[in-house]
Amino acid sequence: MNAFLILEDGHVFEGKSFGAQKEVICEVVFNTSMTGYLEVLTDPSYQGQGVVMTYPLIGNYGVCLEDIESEKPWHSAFIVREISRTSSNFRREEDLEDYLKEHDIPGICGVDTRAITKILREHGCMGGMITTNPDFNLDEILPKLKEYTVTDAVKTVSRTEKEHFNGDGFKVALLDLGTKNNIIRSLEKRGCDVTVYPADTTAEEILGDQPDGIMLSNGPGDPKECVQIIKEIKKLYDSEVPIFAICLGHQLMALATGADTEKMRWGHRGGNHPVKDLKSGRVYISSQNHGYVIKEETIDPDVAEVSFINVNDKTIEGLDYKNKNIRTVQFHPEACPGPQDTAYLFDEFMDRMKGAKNA
Ligand SMILES: NC(=O)CC[C@H](N)C(=O)O
Repeated sequence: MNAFLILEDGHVFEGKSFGAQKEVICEVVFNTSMTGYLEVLTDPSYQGQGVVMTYPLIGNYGVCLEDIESEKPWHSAFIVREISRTSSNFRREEDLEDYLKEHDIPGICGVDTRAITKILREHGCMGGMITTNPDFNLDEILPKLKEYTVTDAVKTVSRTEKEHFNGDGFKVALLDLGTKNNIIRSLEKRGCDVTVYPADTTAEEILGDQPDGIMLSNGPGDPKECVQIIKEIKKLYDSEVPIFAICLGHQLMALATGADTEKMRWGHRGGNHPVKDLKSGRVYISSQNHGYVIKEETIDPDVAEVSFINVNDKTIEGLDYKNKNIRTVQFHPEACPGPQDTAYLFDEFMDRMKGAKNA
């Protein structure tokens, strides 16, 4: 069956429908990862978004459920050049198309994803619609696409119950803003005893459990939507507990301490973003997925200093907080998908917790 991708600027792409057959409105973004489509699909930070994969063949190694980064895929739609009709891998459990059907996610294939990506790079990310109805009326649809924004993002993806993962090492509190499993795995691998808290947990409850360290996870949506969470994070900042924050967590810590964020034109989504550690001068290749960024001029130099920048566009990729045991990064040291160059930041977090305990 034919399907259409309609962009808010009036571009229409015709392709074939796969996965669920339903009409959705979403924010259309692109991802340049060459592998790891399942990790991309199950990263909760994509909630409300339709993702264009620039890599031309998707689904060729099927669905390996060991690789999922949360309980289910969160995309509104999946947009690919070619969906592999057969899949082969020794860990494969099913075909990607069936997996998307089970989770009611519509896909469109047979569209020129490079052309779409070029449009998004020119115009910035846009509202879009996927539909199988050929009788669409652009005059009615385009205003709806223009006003689309992702809302209630963190609330939609966060756990509603506390979850505990036993370990005999440091006691880590992880605030689930839409966490990827590999943040939990990375802590477990280092022996940590991890408690994952729903996003609406108060700082008092978290601090009352006396963690050795706190992690703020990645997550979807506009960071400024998280008004109450930001207030709780300010209280965590005021405590002396070591903190490590990733992506949305990094943005929320900045907002909690007086800095501001803004929407990027097309964001960073992929597995090959170079970031530079400003202290050592060393460049790491990082995994990224974000559409917002901290505005450099709003950072109070008495509060935080920039630790990493993106080599491509010089945007802020990390902050170290002054007189605090707090490091935050915009990129994804937990990878999945993507390079693991910056996994050492988890080891560094262990060292910071150790230092705080011995102090
Ligand atoms: N991966 C994330 O945590 C993304 C953070 C935020 N939703 C953004 O798009 O910038």
